[in-house]
Amino acid sequence: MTEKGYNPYITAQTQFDNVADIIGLDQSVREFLRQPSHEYHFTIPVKMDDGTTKVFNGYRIQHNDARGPAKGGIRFHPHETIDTIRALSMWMTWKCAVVDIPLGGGKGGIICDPHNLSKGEQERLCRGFVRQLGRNMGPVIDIPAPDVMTNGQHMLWMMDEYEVIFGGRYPGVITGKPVGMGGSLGRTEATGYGVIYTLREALKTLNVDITSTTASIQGFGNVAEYAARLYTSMGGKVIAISCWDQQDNKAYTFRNSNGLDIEQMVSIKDSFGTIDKYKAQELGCEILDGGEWIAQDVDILLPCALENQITPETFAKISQQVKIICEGANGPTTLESDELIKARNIYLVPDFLCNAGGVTCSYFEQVQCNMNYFWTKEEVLEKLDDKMTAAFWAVHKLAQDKNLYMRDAAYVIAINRVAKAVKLRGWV
Ligand SMILES: NC(=O)C1=CN([C@@H]2O[C@H](COP(=O)(O)OP(=O)(O)OC[C@H]3O[C@@H](n4cnc5c(N)ncnc54)[C@H](O)[C@@H]3O)[C@@H](O)[C@H]2O)C=CC1
Ligand SMILES: O=C(O)CCC(=O)C(=O)O
Repeated sequence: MTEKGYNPYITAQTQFDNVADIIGLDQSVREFLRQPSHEYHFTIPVKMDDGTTKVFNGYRIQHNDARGPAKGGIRFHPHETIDTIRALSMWMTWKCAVVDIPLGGGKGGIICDPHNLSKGEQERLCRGFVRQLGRNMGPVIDIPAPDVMTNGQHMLWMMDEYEVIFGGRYPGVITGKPVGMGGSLGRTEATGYGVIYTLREALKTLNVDITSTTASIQGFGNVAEYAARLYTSMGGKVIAISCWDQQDNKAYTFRNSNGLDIEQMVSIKDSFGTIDKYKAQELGCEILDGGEWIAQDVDILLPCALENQITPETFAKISQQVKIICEGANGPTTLESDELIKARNIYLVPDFLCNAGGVTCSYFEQVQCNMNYFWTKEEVLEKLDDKMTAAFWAVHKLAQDKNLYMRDAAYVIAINRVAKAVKLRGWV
């Protein structure tokens, strides 16, 4: 999914190169870490309901597994590209490292639009993905999870296919499974809640009371929904939310300057995170162009949809009131826009720190599956908050001490940890 020529892989590599320069990373380690270690590209033939067979393209990219098995989601998206998945796999390595969990980075995708696939076709697609990748994934190799347009049901079909092929029960092969089927309580909430744990701490550093703040959000899928829920439960007010409307093939922004009722908005969205515009109108929302979410007079922007959304062009619309950007999505900011954020002195909580709650809870899911003993939701969320808060303060402190941009500070911590693992293993 590239926007107007922005290539996320070039973004990810440039971000890495800049920090490799800052920390004086060895040339060999640099060369090793600036690209994925394994890339799988395969075709998945699927019997469609109408009797025809359609062939889909699937990818799984493992960037690095020096600190533990590769870990990261699988996307279903019609415009997914191999370079986006490469970038996402790199960001997963840094994400697991910055929150200090013993996992590496990977990411996968199938080029498809699940809006146009029946349940049966989706199941056969999931099973086909595992049939192609099976020997190169697994609890000690590479563990997928849900991401854009994939969910717990998809994960369960994948786990089941893996278990059929390898003959046994392997709940650690995949995370984000439904609760009761090896899933962890709190995984659904984890990414969005993690975003707000880091926002809560960022507001502390600025001495701003969350109850006095307003926010605008891009996206209303898994990440955005739970971010909005926790933020409003802490007293913040969400003024605007934007989402993609598949029928109209465009995005809309839904605004209520007095604050949107998040539970009501959740009740009128579908499983893909699309808000019903007719019902939203009945609820008194103004309906604006999709790009308007970024132009609102709010204190906080929460990009929680896709990459490449904060470009120099859209940055120009950001209100002077904005104090914080928390990147719920992966890679929402282009390289040029990072310079603009720095110049405007907006506090940035960078993606691979901000949205690390999901993978952290996935790690907890694996730990619970290994024990075959499952924690209460309170226990999971408490551990999640501890991990996210500790990671946030480590990055914030380094940024302060070394006068670094928050994204660079997060990279310094993550790259140093991964480089150490690579060297200790004697790989480079
Ligand atoms: N689900 C997870 O646990 C994690 C997800 N992420 C990242 O967070 C982002 C969102 O992921 P999910 O919430 O899981 O996906 P999702 O598929 O549940 O929701 C995506 C949302 O983005 C909206 N959207 C798509 N294109 C848009 C556009 N042009 N303008 C406005 N809205 C648009 C969709 O309508 C939907 O509401 C992605 O970048 C993903 O990689 C990061 C960490 C973990
Ligand atoms: O839960 C996971 O393993 C991965 C989540 C993910 O894909 C991400 O953080 O971008």
